[in-house]
Amino acid sequence: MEMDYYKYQALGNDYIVIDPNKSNLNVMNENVKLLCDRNFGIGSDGILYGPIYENEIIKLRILNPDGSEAEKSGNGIRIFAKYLIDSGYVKDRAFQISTLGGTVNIEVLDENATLLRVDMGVASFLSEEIPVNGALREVINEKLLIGDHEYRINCVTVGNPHCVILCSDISERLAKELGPKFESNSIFPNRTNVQFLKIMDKNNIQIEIWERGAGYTLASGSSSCAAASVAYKLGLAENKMKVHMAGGVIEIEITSSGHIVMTGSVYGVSQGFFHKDLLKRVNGKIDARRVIKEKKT
Ligand SMILES: N[C@@H](CCC[C@H](N)C(=O)O)C(=O)O
Repeated sequence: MEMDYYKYQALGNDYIVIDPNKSNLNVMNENVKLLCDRNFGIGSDGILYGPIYENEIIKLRILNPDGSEAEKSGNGIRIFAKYLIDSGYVKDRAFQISTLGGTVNIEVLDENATLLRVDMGVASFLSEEIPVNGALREVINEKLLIGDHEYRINCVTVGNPHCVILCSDISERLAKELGPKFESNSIFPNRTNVQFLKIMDKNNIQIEIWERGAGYTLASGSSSCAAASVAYKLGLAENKMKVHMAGGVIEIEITSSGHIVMTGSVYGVSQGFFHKDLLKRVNGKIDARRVIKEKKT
């Protein structure tokens, strides 16, 4: 039976999948905010909108809970890949998904598609590409003043923007206190995702995450790729490492050609229909099929 929505989580980073082939909900700003709200809506760290087919390419749109659109999401891509398999759109064990931040290659590693490997592409530290304001440069170990405290930032894009700060101690509190100040700093014209990074050893790093447009999250795939790329670039880690987060562990390998390969789990949570009261509250187009059903009863 076709549902209005599907919910999945990857290491506690949870997403609602809205399939435009099954629901004609308009994923406009206010609707996204309401659906992602943990008290007034379903609750999630974002919405995955797709599949959208263009010339047989499977496209995915990624919406943050504040209604903004993200170029890429590592956990979002693994979740959406599992949705494509669960729903019968994809039968192959290897396929591609296209996002605003580039096309990625996915490999399914187990029978139930709960373990997936994704080639997330190549990282860039170039200010123009991330983007970071100012002269063209690699933004590595650069000073940034926040309040009266000077921090050292390392910025990178893996399709979406990230700012990594090396710390000797990290905590949820630190991420919640400082994250928003980095996210919206005027040097980031598109805002940024923020990772507080602690090096455990050459093959293990730990991060606390503040996501652009989402806030504190238990895990993030693109943040894992960004933090691993910075740790590797600074010579603080080898090319294979585990990224430890509050919600669990993602494995990252940086290949000899610079590709970041991410391996991590993903699980289904629920699927269902929007209550008629929620449907009344979402602005814009709603699912005509549902309204007709409701009128009959
Ligand atoms: N949770 C995601 C990242 C989602 C997008 C991010 N908030 C942004 O705005 O770039 C991940 O797993 O990568």
